[in-house]
Amino acid sequence: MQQSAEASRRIAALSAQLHPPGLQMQGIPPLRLENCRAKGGAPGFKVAILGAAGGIGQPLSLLMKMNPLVSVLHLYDVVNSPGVTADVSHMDTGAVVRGFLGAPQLENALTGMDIVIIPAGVPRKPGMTRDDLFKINAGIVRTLCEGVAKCCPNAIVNLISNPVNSTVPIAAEVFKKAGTYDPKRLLGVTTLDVVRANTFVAEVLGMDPREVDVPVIGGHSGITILPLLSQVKPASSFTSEEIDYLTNRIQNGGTEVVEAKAGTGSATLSMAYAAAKFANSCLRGLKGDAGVVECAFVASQVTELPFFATKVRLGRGGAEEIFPIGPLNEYERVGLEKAKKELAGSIEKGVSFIRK
Ligand SMILES: NC(=O)C1=CN([C@@H]2O[C@H](COP(=O)(O)OP(=O)(O)OC[C@H]3O[C@@H](n4cnc5c(N)ncnc54)[C@H](O)[C@@H]3O)[C@@H](O)[C@H]2O)C=CC1
Ligand SMILES: O=C([O-])CC(=O)C(=O)O
Repeated sequence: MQQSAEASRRIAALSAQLHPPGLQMQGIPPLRLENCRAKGGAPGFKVAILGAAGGIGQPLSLLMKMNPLVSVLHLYDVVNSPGVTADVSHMDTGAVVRGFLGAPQLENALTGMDIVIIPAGVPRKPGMTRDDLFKINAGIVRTLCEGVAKCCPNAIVNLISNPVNSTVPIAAEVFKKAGTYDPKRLLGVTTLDVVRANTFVAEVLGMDPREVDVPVIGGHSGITILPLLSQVKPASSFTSEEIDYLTNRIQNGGTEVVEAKAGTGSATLSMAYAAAKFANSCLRGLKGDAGVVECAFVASQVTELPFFATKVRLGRGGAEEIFPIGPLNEYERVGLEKAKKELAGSIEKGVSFIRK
């Protein structure tokens, strides 16, 4: 039977996946596609991780491979993605894993994706601020988001690369330029701040962290990270000493890890956990689950700033509802004013990186 050029191309691509380079090097003979009984992956969503070979990317790839809502997992990096892909692909979970290496393969990595998670970029060393990463990471985020605009303009983007307060505005400008911007589908990941806040507050209250819910608003660096201890669930009261301790510990959680790692990087394992938790909520929203709520740094009208982190409701279209800040006490009102001042500069820096 005569095959169309397109069918031949697809069979060649699938055969290459069934016979990855690692096997070829060992001299293991290829499995002929027509003899393969595999029916393909489980039903679900297609997820790409950009920066999949990094400190966050590797454990995040593992966790996403374990997510039953994921049918296809694309792992992209500029180094080492074939190794990570071969490794993760041996897990006997439903998602089909494919690896992509280097800029020429970015478009294939992105085509058809429902969610794109971006932990690509350099991490901090002791003594650096997240803003010190702007020089390198701004360009990385720009390039990757240009790829998203071209190849999967309807995907939901979970942006992890720091400084989040500036990289999210950069991504928005890239999408605006490309004519694909939908503010509901661009989400800066601040889940680690909430994860830390739940942990530290639970410690002080002597509770199980899974039973504690601390809203964290503002942004993702230093004083822009604003935990709302007056809104903790279950309702709890804190001494002023506890409030100072908890606010400082949550705002400086990232620095605590950077210093403990002493030059070898920043939070990777807790971040992979937080990113997987957030992506799972995005997937549940896409699936149509009701009442899925997370904090995220998004385009917002809850303050005078164009971007701000608050609780959002995740649905089929991304952040479908943005919740207001709610009532604040005096301590939080002062914190909010300081946070907004710093955030304004970081947002402007991101916007002008693209508009310049
Ligand atoms: N939003 C948040 O809460 C958090 C954000 N981060 C940020 O996440 C980023 C990554 O951190 P780590 O994984 O620890 O760093 P890492 O250096 O271990 O990994 C980064 C990966 O990105 C890859 N990469 C670099 N340029 C790329 C490009 N153009 N395309 C695709 N991949 C590229 C590298 O090859 C590397 O594998 C950093 O910017 C860090 O500050 C870290 C922790 C928490
Ligand atoms: O502190 C850093 O550089 C990494 C980060 O964003 C965090 O751990 O919250």
